[in-house]
Amino acid sequence: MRLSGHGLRCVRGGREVFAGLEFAAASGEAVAVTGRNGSGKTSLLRLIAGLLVPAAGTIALDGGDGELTVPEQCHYLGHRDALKPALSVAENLVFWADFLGGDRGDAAESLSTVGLDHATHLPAGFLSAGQRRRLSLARLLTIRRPVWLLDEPTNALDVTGQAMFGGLMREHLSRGGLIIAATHAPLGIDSRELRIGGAA
Ligand SMILES: Nc1ncnc2c1ncn2[C@@H]1O[C@H](COP(=O)(O)OP(=O)(O)OP(=O)(O)O)[C@@H](O)[C@H]1O
Repeated sequence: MRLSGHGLRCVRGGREVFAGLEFAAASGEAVAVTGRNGSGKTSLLRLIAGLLVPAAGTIALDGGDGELTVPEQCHYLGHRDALKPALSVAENLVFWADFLGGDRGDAAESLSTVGLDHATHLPAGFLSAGQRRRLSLARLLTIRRPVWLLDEPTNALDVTGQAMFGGLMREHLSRGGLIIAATHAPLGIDSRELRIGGAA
């Protein structure tokens, strides 16, 4: 499987953010998207996830599921955790599993893996920032999709959480998945750098 972008141009609010952007990532690879604030890291992830339309260029996933679109084969984890505060931790995960559909793993096991098994019945609104991030990560495990698009994934995670997440990313890559992560901090796994824009 190979995800690639060719000649990508991104325009937001009438202003060109980047143009002529090329990238590629194969199964088992992680790409760290770096660049100064506002260079377009989040925008690139949103283009791949189908949440923005490129002003020019193409995105392709070769060797994926031909019956699914590229976005349908991606998990997009934004830097804000998409959680419903009144729903419990477990209910939030079931909501996302139902919404995303597809190949579903064990939600309870995912919550245990991310260290939230003690909090499954707690409203998500009561979670700390790091716990909210852990709940978002559980989504990656509960619904299996080969491409993980991650925006500042380690934000708010403590040292133990970062190590746990590093292990999850390595496991995903060893199963043939691929990761594109926008980050200012080291990702904690071997990765290739894709720098957008000039020097910071
Ligand atoms: N909805 C929008 N309308 C207009 N401009 C936008 C919109 N969203 C983002 N932008 C602009 O697009 C540019 C790229 O934003 P983006 O969030 O992709 O950058 P980034 O590299 O992820 O930044 P950061 O490192 O600060 O997270 C910025 O100049 C931003 O102001």
